[in-house]
Amino acid sequence: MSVHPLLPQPGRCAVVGVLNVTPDSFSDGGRYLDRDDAVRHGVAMFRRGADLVDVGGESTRPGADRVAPAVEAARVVPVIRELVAEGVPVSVDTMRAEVAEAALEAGATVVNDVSGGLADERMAPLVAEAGVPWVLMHWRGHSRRMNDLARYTDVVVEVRDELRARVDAALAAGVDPAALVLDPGLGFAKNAAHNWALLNRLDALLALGLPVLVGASRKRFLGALLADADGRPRPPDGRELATAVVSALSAAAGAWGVRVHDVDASLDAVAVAHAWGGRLVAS
Ligand SMILES: Nc1nc2ncc(COP(=O)(O)O)nc2c(=O)[nH]1
Repeated sequence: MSVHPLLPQPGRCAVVGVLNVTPDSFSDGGRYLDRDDAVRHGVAMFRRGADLVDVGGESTRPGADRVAPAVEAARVVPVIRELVAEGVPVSVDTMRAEVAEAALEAGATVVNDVSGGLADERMAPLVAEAGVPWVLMHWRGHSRRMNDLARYTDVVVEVRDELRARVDAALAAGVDPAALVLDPGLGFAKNAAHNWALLNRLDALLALGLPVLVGASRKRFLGALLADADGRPRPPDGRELATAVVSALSAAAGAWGVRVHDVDASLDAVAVAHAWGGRLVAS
């Protein structure tokens, strides 16, 4: 599988650091709304080894209100511009072509689209024209933005087939197949059983022949797995170890990358997975 030259190719599972410049993201909302705080955190993640920093300006958590495109752009563009000036490779987490375009102009080199191109028909031609990598994440029902669970008969087969359809649409728009990365969209209108089935069958997505990105970091299904004796879910800041274990298992399964908040833990986890698999990660 050839990987786009603008995609990090660290010789191991890539670690993508999450930088949500939002007031309401589910686990870090508001911590990096201030531009200087956001830039400081993005630079720190890169210096600690993150291969890419994913900058988002609109929360995708269930029930979150949409923000106006101008607000989303105003949040991410200045942060992206300063991160790029510091030498940090950046992806923009947006469903909007106009925000992606502004982010690319500011120096972002990857578009991360949680709607897989469904939210904005201008995204595919923009990405094709710009010649940049495009993460196609699966989110059936993105338009409703609610987390009302989608109905699946076989979530693995259906997510694989729906992602394949997104790939076909991207190629039809002239996007370079080497630019595409797939993502199962864990937790996006999917329940815990759906998420675990998709992780268990990552091979089915990898069989499409494209890099796969896994975004499990701190998500609700990990909290449910680690609930206490009274059934209270583990809070987000207590999900880092489970996240790192998912990173190790994703790396072992052949994922191209993992999208995480705590890059240190996942860098260690990925190094262990590669050593275990006989591929020591160059320190
Ligand atoms: N490609 C990709 N992008 C994403 N963006 C946001 C969130 C929501 O989580 P956050 O609020 O912690 O960013 N999850 C994903 C994901 O799983 N994959």
